[in-house]
Amino acid sequence: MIPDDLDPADALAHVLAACAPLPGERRALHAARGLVLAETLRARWAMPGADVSTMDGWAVRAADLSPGKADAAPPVATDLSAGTAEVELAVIGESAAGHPSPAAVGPGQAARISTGAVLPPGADAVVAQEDVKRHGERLWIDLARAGRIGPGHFVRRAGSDLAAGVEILSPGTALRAGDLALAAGAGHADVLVHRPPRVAVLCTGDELVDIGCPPGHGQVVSSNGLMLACQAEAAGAEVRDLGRVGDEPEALRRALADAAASSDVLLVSGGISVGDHDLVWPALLALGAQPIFRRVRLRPGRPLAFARLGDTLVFALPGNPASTYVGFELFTRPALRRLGGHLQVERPRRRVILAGPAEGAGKRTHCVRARLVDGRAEPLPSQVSGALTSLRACDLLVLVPPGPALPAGAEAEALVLADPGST
Ligand SMILES: Nc1nc2c(c(=O)[nH]1)N[C@H]1C(S)=C(S)[C@@H](COP(=O)(O)OP(=O)(O)OC[C@H]3O[C@@H](n4cnc5c(N)ncnc54)[C@H](O)[C@@H]3O)O[C@H]1N2
Ligand code: MOO
Repeated sequence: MIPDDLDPADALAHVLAACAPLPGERRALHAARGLVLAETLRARWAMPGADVSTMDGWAVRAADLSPGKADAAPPVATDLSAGTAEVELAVIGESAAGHPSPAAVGPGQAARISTGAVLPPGADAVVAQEDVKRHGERLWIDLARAGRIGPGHFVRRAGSDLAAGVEILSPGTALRAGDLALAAGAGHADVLVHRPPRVAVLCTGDELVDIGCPPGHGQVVSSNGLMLACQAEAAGAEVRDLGRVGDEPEALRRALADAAASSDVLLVSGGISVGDHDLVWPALLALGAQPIFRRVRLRPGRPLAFARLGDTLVFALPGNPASTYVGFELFTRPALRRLGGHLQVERPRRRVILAGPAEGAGKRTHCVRARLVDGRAEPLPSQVSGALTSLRACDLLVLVPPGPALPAGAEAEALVLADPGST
């Protein structure tokens, strides 16, 4: 017996049981954003590699700035007119970023230094240039200010960010811009990541016309392929949109077999209900597919089937646009995320307060499309599964449990659709 009419949670359990992370492959850092690390990365060297300045200014010996405390302190000049005392230092050279100075800073001396430049030997602190008066090769630093400058002032110590050999990124990390920069800085040019799933998308139905073609009587624009491709790409897959095939058994079988041959996951839209022209399920069975489940107690998206054809996982999604969309979000997206090696495979869930009533769907969970307005879930005006407008500006899928409608003000669980910043 093929499992049929499953509770959505049971259907998801079947889906996830059929998916394991795809094997690792090496990718250049530039081609790894959004992919999931399949190895532990360690720093190949310390960062920073030397003591460096955090300001443009002067590399000094901190002891020179506390004349009362150090024997070798330089002279203190007193500006009687201004009533201030100042430390006087001699300029001896420069350390610029990328051009470390080999010359040591001795007692009573200072070297020009730029942000990110290595401290010259002998120097252990930096004075910002705004805090210094300079005339030719002499510098003066206000004594009260100088006294507050100790060793390490405006210095990033060698290894203070990372010591050589420490773990910087662990397996399962979905690589974002900052992670990739860290890997690069710590000595890596490529990384072992889980191969992203290859997804093929195929739409079925004699009534379909291509995007950009005005539909004739009884025809509709095939918008599901585009939608599924966008959803699959957002889930991290590499997608091929194979366009559409008509309701003719032989052509459909050939298209399904070809699509499955070179993909990890095949998404089929339409033709999965029980009408005389709903040919997808018989075609899959004729090709030798192993059924995993046939339908889900969900609205929209009930006649959703899941099977294995050779090594390819097949989601036969109902053709109504909202059914396709919801079926993908609830079942296909977690599958693609699991295959891609993500640890977090489901959309985040949150409790929401309804800004308007949300219909129930009898024995089925009703997946109500809603916008987030002032922190509340406002169900979109149309909840018809054939209505594309029910997907316009959709932020949340509110899960209304089987049973009666929920009134405005009621609390419900929702899947949050907005992608958290993915860079
Ligand atoms: N006797 C029954 N009839 C139906 C049942 C049922 O249980 N018993 N279930 C209904 C439910 S629920 C759904 S959902 C639909 C699913 O039908 P199919 O998957 O067979 O989808 P189609 O009939 O091919 O198309 C439905 C609808 O969607 C439009 N469509 C199809 N493909 C696309 C596309 N690529 N882009 C945009 N729109 C598309 C199509 O024109 C139809 O209007 O079955 C019910 N029937
Ligand atoms: O499941 Mo269908 O998607 O209710 O219209």
